[in-house]
Amino acid sequence: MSTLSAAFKGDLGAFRLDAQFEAPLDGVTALFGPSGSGKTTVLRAIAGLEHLNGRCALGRLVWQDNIHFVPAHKRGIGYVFQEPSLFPHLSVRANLLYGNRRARGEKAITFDAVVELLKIWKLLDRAPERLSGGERQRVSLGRALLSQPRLLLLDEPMSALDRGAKEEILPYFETLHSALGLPMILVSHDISEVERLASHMLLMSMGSVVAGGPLNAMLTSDKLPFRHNRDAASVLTARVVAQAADGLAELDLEGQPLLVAAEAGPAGEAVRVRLMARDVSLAVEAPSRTTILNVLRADILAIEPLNGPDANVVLRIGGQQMLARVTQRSVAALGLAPGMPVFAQVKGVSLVTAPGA
Ligand SMILES: Nc1ncnc2c1ncn2[C@@H]1O[C@H](COP(=O)(O)OP(=O)(O)OP(=O)(O)O)[C@@H](O)[C@H]1O
Repeated sequence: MSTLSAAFKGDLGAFRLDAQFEAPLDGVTALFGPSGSGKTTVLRAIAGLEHLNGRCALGRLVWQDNIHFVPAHKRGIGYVFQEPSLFPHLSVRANLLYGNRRARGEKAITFDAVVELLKIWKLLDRAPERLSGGERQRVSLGRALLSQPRLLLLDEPMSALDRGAKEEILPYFETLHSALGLPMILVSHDISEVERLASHMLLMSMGSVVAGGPLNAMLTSDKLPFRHNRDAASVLTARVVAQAADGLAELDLEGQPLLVAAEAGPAGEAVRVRLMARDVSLAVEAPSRTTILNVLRADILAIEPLNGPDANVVLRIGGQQMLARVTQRSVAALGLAPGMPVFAQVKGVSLVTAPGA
């Protein structure tokens, strides 16, 4: 599979960056880490806006090595910043067309497709100052897309927005990858945003990439902090079976039915579902006469007591891992142990983006 492969090393004032990583080009890769860990610096280095020592290649296209350094404007990268960056004196339409005019080669992403995808028809003749923060960011995204990028870099594109505007714009980011098939790197320090949008994650700490891999493997790994979080979650891949008349989407998760309150795509389409660990409870016998719709057969892989009364139970469902957060008291009362088959009762599940490939 084609990857973005990079290694950057250098000092920025007192900050040392020494980051090596690979990101698949068939999905959304989140660059996740605490504030000041170097995420924006890595993004700028990929874009060629920061010239550090090292190398960077998109598949077989070498942007930087010991000899070459392709300047930013020749890399064919779309960049969306935290703050929307539009020309104040140009209308939305002219801002979008500016992105398109600068585009190289064949124009695979059309003006009409972008306007439709981002639902910005009504905004085309407005000036940027007459847009809300969320609308401005949608137009900035549209302009980046119309530059026909090979790679889209998103630097916390929702962090300057309030909660309402964030909820309004998130679905656009969610559909972006499946609609355009464009590889993306998303900088974020919000794990729930990563869970909703990314299929792959690189974890940064103090200037280095300390771990990387498929999203769910990272979320459920015993070597990483994610599964200890209060809001720990797993993100599994399922397939659409049908859309029921009562508004529930019927999915197939590793051969078992899973119902989600959502509008799903066509039958057979792969989707990702997010399950909060604390919304998963366990039973050793099949529960009957319960309001819980989703009961999945699973095997216990590991049990990990946490600080306080709770424990994580790591479950295997087919080839995927899922987290359940229960009390240590329940673990003891039911005699739960690795290797045991159990019934996982899922109280809440949400549909997130389509997976990468
Ligand atoms: N040009 C520069 N000169 C000096 N220091 C810099 C420069 N650019 C970045 N830094 C420092 O490098 C460190 C990493 O910054 P960076 O913006 O990459 O982190 P980040 O993980 O993106 O953080 P945030 O989530 O807060 O945006 C910070 O301590 C920052 O002050």
